[in-house]
Amino acid sequence: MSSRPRRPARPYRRPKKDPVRLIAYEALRAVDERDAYANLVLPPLLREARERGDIDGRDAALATELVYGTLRRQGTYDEIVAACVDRPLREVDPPVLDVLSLGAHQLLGTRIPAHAAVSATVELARVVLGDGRARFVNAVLRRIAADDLEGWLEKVAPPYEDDPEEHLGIVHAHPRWIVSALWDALGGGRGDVEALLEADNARPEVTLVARPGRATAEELLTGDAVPGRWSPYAVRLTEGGEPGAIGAVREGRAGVQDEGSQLVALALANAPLDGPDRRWLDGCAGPGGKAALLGALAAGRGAALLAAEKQPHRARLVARALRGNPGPYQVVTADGTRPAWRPGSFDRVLVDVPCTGLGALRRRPEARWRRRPEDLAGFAPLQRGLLTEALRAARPGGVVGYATCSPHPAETRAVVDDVLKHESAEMIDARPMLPGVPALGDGPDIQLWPHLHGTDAMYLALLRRT
Ligand SMILES: C[S@@+](CC[C@H](N)C(=O)[O-])C[C@H]1O[C@@H](n2cnc3c(N)ncnc32)[C@H](O)[C@@H]1O
Repeated sequence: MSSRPRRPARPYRRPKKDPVRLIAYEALRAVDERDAYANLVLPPLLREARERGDIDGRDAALATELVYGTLRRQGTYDEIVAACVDRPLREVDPPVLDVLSLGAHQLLGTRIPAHAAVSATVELARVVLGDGRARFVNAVLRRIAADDLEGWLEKVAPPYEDDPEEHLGIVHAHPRWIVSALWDALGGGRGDVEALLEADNARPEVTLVARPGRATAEELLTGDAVPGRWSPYAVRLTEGGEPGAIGAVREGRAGVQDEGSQLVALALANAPLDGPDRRWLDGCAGPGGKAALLGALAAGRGAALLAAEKQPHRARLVARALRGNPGPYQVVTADGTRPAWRPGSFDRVLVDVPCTGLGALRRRPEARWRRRPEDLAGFAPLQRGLLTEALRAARPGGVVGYATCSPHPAETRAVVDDVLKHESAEMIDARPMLPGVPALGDGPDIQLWPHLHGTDAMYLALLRRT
């Protein structure tokens, strides 16, 4: 038997450390392993790397895109990776899966050339997983690189005609139950829900609020900033920008706030009222974005705001947001379901209740994969309790705003309808409170949408105490 000549061993080469991929990997691990939030773990990693001189602003933008893009499309990349490995995904180590998803995103979701995406990911794998597992990563990525995203979606998603929700879920990277819930809430046909799902996958603009009486939208209109679409106080930073570099933001005269949240505060403030208009309550105020706008609006008409928040650390954020408010206000740590205030003592009340956040999926890339349908039932008693007490806090004729950053009917209309069965109050048409804002729904409550309004999918019902 002739022996085959042995290949000369290649000299060992140390893997190259690429700070952008390492940061992205570290953030993905934290999200996966510790249930961290990408928007909280990533900024300090980027800041430290910049301070060390490892990365510049462009690198930071790339690392952010890699983390957000990978997390947003996690479910879709899982399907594609599963088609390229010969064992069930649950048998692949989570750190290996994170590297594979990061590679899949570079190959299928960015303009990074395929050879660069594969080699950068394999180098990362050599650093964080070792050479043996890097060879596995290399083999899987080469299979993924054999087709583009469209080609893969044809292979891994069922045809729309066979299973519309599953198809849309895989193509637009949303869990099936969320596709179903959003479609129910939105109504309409395939084009409507696809526009919404696509908007959920787009990077949201940074929007500022100029707090009335403290700053003007005009003074924030510098550089790439443009006026908001609907709120007179909103300014959009079209290129993202760094809000912290803006003086008015640092001084608390302006803040970062989605235009949808501004509209909720504005609609409550615009609701007509007979009688006094002196005492306003925000019953779920943390971290204080709406409270700061309400406080400024209240000050403009000589009213005072009480901002209540159950979590002490979040109450401190409310106090910070309200510092410098031009009119009287008070911040209290209090449970809105066991109120410390006298019933019937407020003219306007907002309860922006804890919810699943299905209307803010643009901002929290991992949220859609973490939420479970059971979460709805978990929030339900608290939402009903907070709305009930908000109504009791309002005087007869007073107005209560019930808001969620979720369009899910179980958290919106169902809560309002249930509470109205035992409280003396009636819904009032909220749509005229936002003149000029189109497509608010059939009323009397209003629903904003990312694809129609460019805002989070905020819901608001206005109720008058009878
Ligand atoms: C959706 S957030 C409110 C966001 C806020 N309106 C803003 O614009 O910044 C809901 C808040 O309600 C608080 N919360 C939860 N249960 C509460 C309770 N029983 N009483 C008062 N606040 C509560 C949460 O801690 C959270 O800060």
